[in-house]
Amino acid sequence: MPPSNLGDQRPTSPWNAEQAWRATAERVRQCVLFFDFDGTLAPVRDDPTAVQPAPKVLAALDALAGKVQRVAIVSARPVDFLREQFAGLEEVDLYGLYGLEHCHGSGETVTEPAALPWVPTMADLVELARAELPESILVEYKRLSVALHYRTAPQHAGTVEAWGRAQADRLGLRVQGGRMVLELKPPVDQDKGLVIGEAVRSARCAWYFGDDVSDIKAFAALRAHQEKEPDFFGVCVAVANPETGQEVASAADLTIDSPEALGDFLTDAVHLLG
Ligand SMILES: O=P(O)(O)OC[C@H]1O[C@H](O[C@H]2O[C@H](CO)[C@@H](O)[C@H](O)[C@H]2O)[C@H](O)[C@@H](O)[C@@H]1O
Repeated sequence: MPPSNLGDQRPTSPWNAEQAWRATAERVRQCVLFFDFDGTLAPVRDDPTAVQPAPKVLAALDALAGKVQRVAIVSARPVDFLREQFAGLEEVDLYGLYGLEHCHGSGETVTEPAALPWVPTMADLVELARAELPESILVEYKRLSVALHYRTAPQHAGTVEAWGRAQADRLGLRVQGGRMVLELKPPVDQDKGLVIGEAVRSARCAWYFGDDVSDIKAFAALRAHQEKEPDFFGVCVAVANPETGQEVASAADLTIDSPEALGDFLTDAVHLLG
């Protein structure tokens, strides 16, 4: 199915996908392409350690990185995890843990200094979560954050929500909701919107592809930049899903059916960009 414009909430691009790629081609060396990872480039699985990019995604990103100014992954995963997923794509920049970590190309990982004092808190929190939450809740330790997954035990969503919010209040952490997951993060001002706001400064166009509620801030950052800089345009693309899909699609210019369809979409874009 071709991408359709479902935007009914935010100002939307007047273009269909092909028109947007053609406008991008005219300023291709000044364009940045941003991608969320889970649910966008990689299909969702019950086991977060078992995911991998959809077919055609890696080849398309590699080809696009040679054409545009920059390709970047903006994810809630740690940079080390992303490095494994994108090994071999040396031109791709990685922002992990909502921007608390980043690396450019194959350079070293830089961590936001304000987050580092929270490492011991997160290590303790993981132990507590494993001891106190039902066994069917998957507790993911990410050094600077902890994700509590209830995808395989949706009956415990309320328990996870209440436990997570109580721990956030007790420890002064922030809560981030997502697809069948509740995440506890340090109280540091960093999110996908702030990453994008900073990263688009030298660009004249940018695309952001995402599927989850945390990606809506990235869409908003593109729109805010477009308002400030009339010569800049942004394209917000949602990847459909049964959980957050409607909310994300309603904030986007275009919607793609799935990570697999995104692989095809990006492969076509390689040709449209010449
Ligand atoms: O910013 P993202 O790259 O989209 O990361 C968001 C969360 O993704 C992962 O969880 C999600 O994908 C899992 C694997 O498919 C799935 O099992 C889970 O239900 C989803 O919420 C990751 O494990 C989390 O740490 C990220 O916060």
